[in-house]
Amino acid sequence: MTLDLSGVGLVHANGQVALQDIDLKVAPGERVAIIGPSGAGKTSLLRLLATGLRPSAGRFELLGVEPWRLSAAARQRLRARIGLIHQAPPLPPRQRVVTAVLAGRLGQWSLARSLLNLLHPLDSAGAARALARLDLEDKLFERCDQLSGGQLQRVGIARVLYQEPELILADEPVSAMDPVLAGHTLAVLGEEASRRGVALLASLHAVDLALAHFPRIVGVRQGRIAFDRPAQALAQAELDALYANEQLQTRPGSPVTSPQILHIPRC
Ligand SMILES: Nc1ncnc2c1ncn2[C@@H]1O[C@H](COP(=O)(O)OP(=O)(O)OP(=O)(O)O)[C@@H](O)[C@H]1O
Repeated sequence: MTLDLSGVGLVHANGQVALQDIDLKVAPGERVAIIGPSGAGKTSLLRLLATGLRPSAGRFELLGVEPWRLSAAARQRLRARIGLIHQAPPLPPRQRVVTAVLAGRLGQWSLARSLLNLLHPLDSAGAARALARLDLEDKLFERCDQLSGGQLQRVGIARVLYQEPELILADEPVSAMDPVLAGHTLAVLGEEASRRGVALLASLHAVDLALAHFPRIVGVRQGRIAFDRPAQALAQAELDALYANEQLQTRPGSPVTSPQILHIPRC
């Protein structure tokens, strides 16, 4: 199993309970979308899976090992095997796109090679190939602070394509892209995961994109898994219940006056 969680809980440092009783198994090559309303715990779950946050309860296995039983150095080596795609990639503004993409392999390179790469990009052709898959090769030598939000997201994704990790975790990877580009980018990510037989988990707000690009859908609500189903088997009622917003329905003066739950369109 790429991921194996049983009874996992997460409490943030301020005492906020973010995840409870999470049971989740993901095999190599599986493509899983994580959906759910704002504040449900999607980002917390992805950060936990990436070992950025330590579970407060339960058992968590990643790539065949229990990360929190490893030494800090071994956990750092484990992290280098995971590709993490952020909604807003934390790239230094003055960095060139080529350097940002090549940084995907820093965890695999020696210190000397990494330093040399900062002075002079060691594999511009490899970075260009990763960018070309996302229709962004013309930005190879641009500075990151000269890109749009959607272009920056694609640089973050190109970096992970270049990294060739054993697991891809993506937090709202296409939120700043137009629908056509978002669909294309998710298709590229899906192809990459299938071709290399690695698991891909992505949180998405766009339910139609989740259903179109991911065979398995995990719905998260109030820190718990509400459902975990093949996309084909998901009922509209389950989606409606996932996104039902009691606060909006009961707040005085809210435009949502009907007691009915929100209707989420399916593609
Ligand atoms: N660093 C943090 N410290 C304290 N509480 C946090 C932290 N990050 C998230 N939370 C809380 O944990 C809960 C889950 O938040 P999370 O960001 O995981 O939700 P989400 O489903 O990703 O939301 P969104 O779709 O709005 O991004 C929320 O109640 C949030 O306020």
